[in-house]
Amino acid sequence: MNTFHKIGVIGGGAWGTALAQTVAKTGPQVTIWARETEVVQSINDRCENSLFLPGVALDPAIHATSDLGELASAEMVLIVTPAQHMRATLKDFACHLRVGSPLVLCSKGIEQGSLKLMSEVLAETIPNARSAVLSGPSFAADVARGLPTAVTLACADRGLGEDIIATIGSASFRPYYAPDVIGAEVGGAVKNVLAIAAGIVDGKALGRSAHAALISRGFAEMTRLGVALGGKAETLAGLCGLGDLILTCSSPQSRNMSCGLALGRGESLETIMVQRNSVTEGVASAPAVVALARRHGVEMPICEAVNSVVSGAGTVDEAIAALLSRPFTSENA
Ligand SMILES: NC(=O)C1=CN([C@@H]2O[C@H](COP(=O)(O)OP(=O)(O)OC[C@H]3O[C@@H](n4cnc5c(N)ncnc54)[C@H](O)[C@@H]3O)[C@@H](O)[C@H]2O)C=CC1
Ligand SMILES: O=C(CO)COP(=O)(O)O
Repeated sequence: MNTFHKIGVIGGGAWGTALAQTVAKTGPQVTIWARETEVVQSINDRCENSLFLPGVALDPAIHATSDLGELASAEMVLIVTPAQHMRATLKDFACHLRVGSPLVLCSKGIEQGSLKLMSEVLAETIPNARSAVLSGPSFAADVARGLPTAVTLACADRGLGEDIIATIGSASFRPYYAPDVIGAEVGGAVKNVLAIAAGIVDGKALGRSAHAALISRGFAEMTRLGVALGGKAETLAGLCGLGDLILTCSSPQSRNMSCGLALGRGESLETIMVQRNSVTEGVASAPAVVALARRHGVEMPICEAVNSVVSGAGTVDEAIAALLSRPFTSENA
């Protein structure tokens, strides 16, 4: 049963479009705001997002707009803008938010400079907004095609979390409730950085054993940071942490992993970025993850290695050598 009947989606990239598609299927009226007029036209005229999600036939009932004011009557709004643009987008939308309508943060990243999680950015830009975080292993193309997917819906208010799940959940798109917003956000942000490392492992042909070690030690890093920030280890062991880490580190369909693959094969970051029109959140979040870890005295050597590569401070080979020369230590340290 749908609790919310008019849904707004802010962000016409692949993920915003896939979420609009899966929500529209369950019944509510969906309006998607996109920054690019060509995306608005493509969705309204041809039922396709030819720029960010080509080849997927969208529900004709989905309406796209360039005007945030058209979301003023939305009973719930999904925020699906890249993390580094979250603050500006929320500021633009604040005056249009219907009183009491919850916001569901669907982006995965940490803001550079401020080192804030998306929920903290929201608290600063729209104080006292009702909110939740949606995160977990879910490629936009899979969700848009209706393939089975399970994700975490994290919300401090269980009743609100259940209402959101009742609205967006379906047989194929299955949100699991969790109370731990911080854990969900840290999982989504850190897995993107680690997926770049996993791609480098494959690009350098370091083997499946190294790949498994990377996921396992990366998960330890993610959990340490999540717990230091007030999240729960059990959340990180779920869909939004380990689940998404496994997905993103295992498929070149991931923009983060494919970026790492290309880095491992010797391409420069500049060349990789010029070739894509999609977001690679791990590149943007790596400096923030590392700075947060240092602030909290948390050891994150794999994330440090990725940051050294994407910031240009060191080469891929230097980063690998640094990791392999670390002193032996206890597995649970
Ligand atoms: N694509 C996927 O499979 C999934 C993506 N996400 C997350 O969703 C968020 C959005 O990613 P995608 O939809 O994949 O993006 P995308 O890579 O498909 O599209 C790029 C998006 O960035 C926006 N953009 C570019 N410059 C901007 C600016 N200056 N201000 C505001 N927006 C700007 C574009 O309008 C477009 O919506 C990211 O945080 C990503 O981690 C989460 C789960 C799955
Ligand atoms: O978050 C995602 C899958 O859960 C998408 O990953 P990429 O951004 O690396 O493509």
